[in-house]
Amino acid sequence: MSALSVFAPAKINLALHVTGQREDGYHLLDSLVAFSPIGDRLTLRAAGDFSMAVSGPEARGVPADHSNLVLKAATLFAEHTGMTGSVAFHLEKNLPAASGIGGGSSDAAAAVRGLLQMGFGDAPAVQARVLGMIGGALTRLGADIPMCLSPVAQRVRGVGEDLTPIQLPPLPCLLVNPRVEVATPAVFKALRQKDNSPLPAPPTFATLQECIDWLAQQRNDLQAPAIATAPVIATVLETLAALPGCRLARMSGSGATCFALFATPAEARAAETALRAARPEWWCAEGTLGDQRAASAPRPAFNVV
Ligand SMILES: C[C@](O)(CO)[C@H](O)COP(=O)(O)OP(=O)(O)OC[C@H]1O[C@@H](n2ccc(N)nc2=O)[C@H](O)[C@@H]1O
Ligand SMILES: Nc1ncnc2c1ncn2[C@@H]1O[C@H](COP(=O)(O)OP(=O)(O)OP(=O)(O)O)[C@@H](O)[C@H]1O
Repeated sequence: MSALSVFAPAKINLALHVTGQREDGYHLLDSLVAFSPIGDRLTLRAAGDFSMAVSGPEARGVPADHSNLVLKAATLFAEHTGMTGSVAFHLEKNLPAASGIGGGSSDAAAAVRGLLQMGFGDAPAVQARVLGMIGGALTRLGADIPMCLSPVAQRVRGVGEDLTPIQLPPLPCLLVNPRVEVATPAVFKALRQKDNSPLPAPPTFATLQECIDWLAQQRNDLQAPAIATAPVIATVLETLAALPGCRLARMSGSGATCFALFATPAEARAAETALRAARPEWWCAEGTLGDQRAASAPRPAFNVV
């Protein structure tokens, strides 16, 4: 295969409990994540050297050099697999950067998926080595990368490497970013209490409303420190909660993107239209959260969970 296009969906932390801190400073998490049909698109083309180009509505400020997480992940992949050959990457950036929905991590995971898909990892031994990278090099590169390798709903523990798939109903969702970049380390630093309670075991949800009711009892422990860093997040949450049909409004990751859940896609779409009119300066995108594996690559070559 000489060229391939891979979807890099937005990752949403439906709940994010911080349960401790390791000696190296990294925080222990217990999070429920799901993936959106909104995302970036990464194209890979066989080439003489590794290279990177970035375009799209959210490309501004995203590095197109070796500091891009796509090239960093590809370099790690090559080091660990001994892959011969190189790839020219083109990234269409649709997700705002530094926004708590895993943009860079999802792009990096798409690079790994794409390299495997292009045949650089056909041998089972290579896939085993890539799986070995999850607990180590890939998590150090970006704690959100392992969960983005297989974009399905998961419970995520450890610092981001301990993954358990979970069944969730499709969740009609509106994502909103107030166009404020939030630095993840600053938010973790501002978190006062590190040893919060873990998630209770997620039950099997019979209905969407049961799922939303359960999520409403959980938390994002980074929400308060993120609001202290960027007070506009509180305004976003109030605005979302007041939208007709909103069943739950919460922040994702370390912010500033927040999400609202609705009973139907039509209600989520109507909310997006209303919000675009009221807040044209905010980024917003409606889409039902669900299994994004089929959209992520032509065939599900590599299922981590
Ligand atoms: C907040 C989350 O988005 C939840 O999914 C992630 O934990 C953050 O994932 P990420 O953006 O990929 O974060 P990284 O780029 O790996 O880490 C940025 C910084 O966040 C802090 N960090 C990150 C993950 C973690 N479990 N504990 C941390 O304390 C560390 O200071 C780290 O240097
Ligand atoms: N492919 C990429 N897309 C976006 N940012 C990138 C990328 N590669 C490197 N970066 C750098 O990483 C920084 C963090 O961006 P990213 O979109 O990964 O945000 P994030 O909020 O840390 O995501 P999350 O916390 O949800 O994982 C950006 O400021 C940018 O300079």
